[in-house]
Amino acid sequence: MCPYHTSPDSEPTAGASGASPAAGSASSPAGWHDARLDFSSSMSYGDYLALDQLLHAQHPRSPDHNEMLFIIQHQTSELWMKLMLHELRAARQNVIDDQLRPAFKMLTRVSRIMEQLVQAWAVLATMTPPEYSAMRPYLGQSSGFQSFQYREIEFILGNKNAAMLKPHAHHPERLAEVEAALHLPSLYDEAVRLMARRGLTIDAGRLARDPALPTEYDASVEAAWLAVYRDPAQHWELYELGEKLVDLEDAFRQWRFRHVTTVERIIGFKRGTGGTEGVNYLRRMLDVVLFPELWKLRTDL
Ligand code: HEM
Ligand SMILES: N[C@@H](CC(=O)c1ccccc1NC=O)C(=O)O
Repeated sequence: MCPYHTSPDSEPTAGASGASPAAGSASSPAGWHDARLDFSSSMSYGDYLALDQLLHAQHPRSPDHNEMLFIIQHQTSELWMKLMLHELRAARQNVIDDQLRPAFKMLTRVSRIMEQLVQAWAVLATMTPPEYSAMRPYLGQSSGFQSFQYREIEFILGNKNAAMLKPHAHHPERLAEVEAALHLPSLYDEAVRLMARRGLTIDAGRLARDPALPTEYDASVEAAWLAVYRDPAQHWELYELGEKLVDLEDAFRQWRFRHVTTVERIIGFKRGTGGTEGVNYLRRMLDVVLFPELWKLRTDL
């Protein structure tokens, strides 16, 4: 039987084998005596987590000791991005369904993940320029620029750019997935539609815009958010939604900043393996504003 697709285990998990000593000994620590030890016929920790695949997916190409850090830093980031996308897609659906409470829970989780990824840069920053130079030639033309999960996160948050599909042209299934994300309304588009459904005035043009284009400032959206922020008690859920989105963009900006700073300390202003100018390209990305009206209203309130 496939260990990844078993039904819930109905066997008892503890206390099934009668009397046991209260305290541990040298060979069996306290609380350990009923531990299950034979996994020859049931799903183990490693089976459930597919650790055989996960822990055999690190394949350094250089003889350099530090490449393992580089690989694991990226793989763990991609795993967290997978969860972010899972949460962001569900949050968007909840906004569509007017279910804001579960959406808030999901958006909080996404912000916490992003904060964790911000902290994670400190691990990679232990890699010095000579250490990275030793392994960089082995990266070829691969680059984070080609991270399809990252691009989908940018797209679901509204930073749409059709040119960013090109790095995926060589992989038709992936291209189709990223392209679908480009054309779907963003989480923020759905938040704006929700405001309209709740009686706030949004210009028809904003509601009918092409979702494949990047979010642009819209005066009617700012006016709607201003109405919310001027009377939070009246619009408590939308007020909370606005702040959840600001939390998320705040964390995302910190991630971008830590990326560009870590890159500068490791490769300076060298051109990127992905073909961009490198740090100068990443600095330009610091100017991206995901939810423009939510920031502008702070000046105008
Ligand atoms: C030594 C460490 C790193 C260096 C030197 C580096 C360098 C760069 C450079 C130069 C670019 C611009 C594209 C290019 O021309 O290559 C880039 C883009 C990117 N990198 Fe990194 N990076 C590093 C680590 C990471 C890590 C740990 C992640 C996490 C997943 C990451 C994710 C990305 C993403 C998503 C982009 C695309 C950004 C965008 O288009 O806005 N990078 N990186
Ligand atoms: N763009 C980096 C290479 C790089 O960072 C990278 C290469 C392969 C897989 C992930 C990477 N990380 C993020 O850009 C460079 O120019 O050195």
